[in-house]
Amino acid sequence: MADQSFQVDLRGVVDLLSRHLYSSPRVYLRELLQNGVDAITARGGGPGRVRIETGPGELRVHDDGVGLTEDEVHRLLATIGRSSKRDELGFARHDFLGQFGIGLLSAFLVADELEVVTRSARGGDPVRWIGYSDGRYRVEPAERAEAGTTVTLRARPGAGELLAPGTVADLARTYGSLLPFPVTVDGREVTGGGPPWLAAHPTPARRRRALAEYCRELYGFEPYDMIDLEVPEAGLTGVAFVVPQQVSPGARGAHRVYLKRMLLAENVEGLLPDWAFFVRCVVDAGELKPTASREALYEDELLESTRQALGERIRQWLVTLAETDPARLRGFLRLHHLGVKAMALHDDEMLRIVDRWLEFETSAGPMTLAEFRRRHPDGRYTADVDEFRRLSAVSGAQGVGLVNGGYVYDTEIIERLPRIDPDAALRRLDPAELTTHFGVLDPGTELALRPFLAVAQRAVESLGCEVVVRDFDPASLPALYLTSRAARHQEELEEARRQADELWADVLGALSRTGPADRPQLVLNHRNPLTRRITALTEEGLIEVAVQGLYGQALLLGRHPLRAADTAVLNRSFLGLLDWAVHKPGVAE
Ligand SMILES: Nc1ncnc2c1ncn2[C@@H]1O[C@H](COP(=O)(O)OP(=O)(O)OP(=O)(O)O)[C@@H](O)[C@H]1O
Repeated sequence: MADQSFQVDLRGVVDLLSRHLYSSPRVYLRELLQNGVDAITARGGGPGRVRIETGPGELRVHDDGVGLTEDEVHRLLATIGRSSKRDELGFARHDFLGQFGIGLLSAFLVADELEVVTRSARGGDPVRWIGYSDGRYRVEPAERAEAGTTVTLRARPGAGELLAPGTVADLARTYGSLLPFPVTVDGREVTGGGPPWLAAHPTPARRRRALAEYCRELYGFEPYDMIDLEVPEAGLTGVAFVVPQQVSPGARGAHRVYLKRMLLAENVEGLLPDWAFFVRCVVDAGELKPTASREALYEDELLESTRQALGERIRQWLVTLAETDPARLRGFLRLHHLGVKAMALHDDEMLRIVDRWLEFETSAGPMTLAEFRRRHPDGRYTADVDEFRRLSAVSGAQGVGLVNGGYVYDTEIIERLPRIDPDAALRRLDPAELTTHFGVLDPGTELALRPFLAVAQRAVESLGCEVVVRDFDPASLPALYLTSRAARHQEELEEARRQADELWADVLGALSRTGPADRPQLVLNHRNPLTRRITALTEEGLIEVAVQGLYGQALLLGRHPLRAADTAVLNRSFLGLLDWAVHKPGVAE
């Protein structure tokens, strides 16, 4: 039996395109415009033009391009997926916008009937082709004096709005305003002077003003700065506008991309590295490829290297700013420090900028890391905001400089510092080491406190902490709860064991027995007047509630999580102290 050919259900294909390929039926105009442009390119020579005319329920697109012979009409228009814009090997020829051979079908998104009258510039008689959305078509002789093509669409019921004069003018301007030859809609030209960033201006200042105006029109903001972009191997030119307000780093960078002067889309992703979220670009590229929907960039090696080149350009802008205009750089950093920090994780030059220009929170107030290292050669950092809050006053008062590395990227940045300066290593603070900075009491006082300490220890024994008395600044702090990292781990194990079933409790129990018991400490401050009065108490019951009160207060102050047992002790001590206060001699019953 002879081989048969596939049959295509055109309605099914159009339905597929409209639901899954194109984001909106508005693309029909882009495809028609693009075919006109390609036909003009294929003809070569003199400047061509595309004329679009609207009429009641009808749209005509005329071009004075290369046209089609009758033979080509059968071969190209009536075969889905066939295109004249590929070479013998099937590769898209790079001077054309089209490549897939499906664009014309998009006319069926808005029309049931499509008419093409064409005359080839290479000779032959003019022909008329009429295609219907159900897949039928016919070809007949036609009249046409000049080479070129006229495509006529008759609006499908309900699609009239998409073919209305205002809509068509808008669409033509959106997609085609940068095209290098005239495009008119009902006689009005929608094309202008080409890409604004390539336009000539009498002075650089005038150019800046014109581009700022362009940015306002496009994006609605006054750019903080602008960066000219150029990547020759991608045939790319354009401009990046620095956004003048904070941008969430999670926001996908969306850029306006033209390919060969036709708009690809207004929100193209993947053009820049993710870290460059603080700019909005407008670019025109001749060599980058679209996806079949022609609404996104096709991810290939060229796009990858273009992305890198554009990232390098933006990085260079920052480095130059640091060298030439520090005040402007500081202003930029106030807005976009997150982006810059993200860059610094991969880039030593950016790390240097962060080190020199970005202020961090430290125990001695806000300052740059470079300044902090100069003042505190033996400084420390914390990787946790709460830990910083808890310890900065104490460590600061003790002369141990502390940087808050608890915000996004900060710890990684601090840990990367030795890459740019081998002496720049900051050590992470282990709270346990702070106790060594606490002044030890003189032996006499120490001895006198023994009985007190024994009672105090009993009061918090069941809570798993150890009471010590030290002499430290700031004197206003009565007590401090210190957990070393090892102790914290131990606590978490204990907590897990309390909640786990028997099998796991055994496993966790075995874990927690390894290593020396490194218990959290309740450090009472002998320099604090209240604490000193408490250490002088003799009544055991009162010592217990007072120490438990200090314990609870230290937990709250340090924002430590409260366990059930802690809350119970806190309540008991509060009520005990209250009870003691109202029963004190001199208070009337
Ligand atoms: N205005 C026109 N003038 C001359 N030839 C045209 C015109 N419109 C369409 N054609 C011919 O019809 C073929 C199919 O057009 P169609 O728009 O479907 O696909 P394409 O432009 O080749 O690729 P794509 O699907 O990427 O747009 C084109 O390759 C071209 O040869």
